[in-house]
Amino acid sequence: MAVRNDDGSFKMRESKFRNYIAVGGRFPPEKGRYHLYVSYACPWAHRALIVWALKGLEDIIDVSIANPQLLDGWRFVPSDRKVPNDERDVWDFPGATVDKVYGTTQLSDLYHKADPTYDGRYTVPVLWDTREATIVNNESSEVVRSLASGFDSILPASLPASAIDLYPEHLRAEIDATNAWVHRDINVGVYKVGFATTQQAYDVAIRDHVAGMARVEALLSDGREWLVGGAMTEADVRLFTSIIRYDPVYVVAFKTNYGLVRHDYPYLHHWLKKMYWTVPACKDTTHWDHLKAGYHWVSGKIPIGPNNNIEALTDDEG
Ligand SMILES: N[C@@H](CCC(=O)N[C@@H](CS)C(=O)NCC(=O)O)C(=O)O
Repeated sequence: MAVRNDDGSFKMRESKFRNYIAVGGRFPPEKGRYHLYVSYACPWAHRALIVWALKGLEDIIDVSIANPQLLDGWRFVPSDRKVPNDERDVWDFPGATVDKVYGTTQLSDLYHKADPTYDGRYTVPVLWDTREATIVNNESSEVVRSLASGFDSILPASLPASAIDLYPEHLRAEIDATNAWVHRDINVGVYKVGFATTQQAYDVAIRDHVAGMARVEALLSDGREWLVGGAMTEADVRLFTSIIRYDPVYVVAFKTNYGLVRHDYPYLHHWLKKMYWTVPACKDTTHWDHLKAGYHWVSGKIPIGPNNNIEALTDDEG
């Protein structure tokens, strides 16, 4: 599943389908035409879900939710259905759905429907086009851009969501620069720590990752409410899906236990709680049972902690 360099360090592979939703393009915005395949466990898919919810795209794009147990690839198996003749210990997951478009079980079938010669990884998120029966895009950073602005022309102007701009023109350079190091040291950084197969690879990965956590904490400590500019942007969404998993998942499953967000990064902690508790698109797309199981099921047990997956905002924070 994970690809590694010769020295035991984790390597991220490139996504293959890289198109965008755009008026006048091959994939124009259209209600009911596109479908989003995700897992609630996955931080990359979570980005797409947050933007989908923020932009009020629920009536325009339907979503299928994979079972969080990545047995031999993502599967669309709701809790009340078992795969025939599957002897494995398949766990129940309320919230998982069938593939609402084709009823296929394996995500890989969709990749092969889009391209019979496909030989890459079968990852979520997938933005699917039901018209051409193909994948528009399977790279979350780009799916997020399509969802954030590609459907604006068909969003009712009366919806406040139509005015949300997660990638404002004047902040693009700063957002891109922030995304770059957050991606390297935090989003992928935790995977480099978790998937390192040698002490040496771990030592390098954890050092870089801890430096990234310190960098984001220092940034937020100047009193700013959001990472870039005066409102929530794509940079916040991309950081959120890693930080929401930090204490409940990464600290244990990936051995990123140098610090806990709630204990060692007060500014980051405040930012996290504010996003979770005050932005419904963040809270409503965070499914603790799926995201904990998604990482921990391999060990056969889901750890009990932390006591609260997320702490409450205090009165003076709220
Ligand atoms: N670069 C991709 C990465 C997505 C990704 O790695 N997703 C993981 C889940 S968190 C996945 O689907 N893994 C399945 C596999 O590798 O078999 C993106 O950002 O969309």
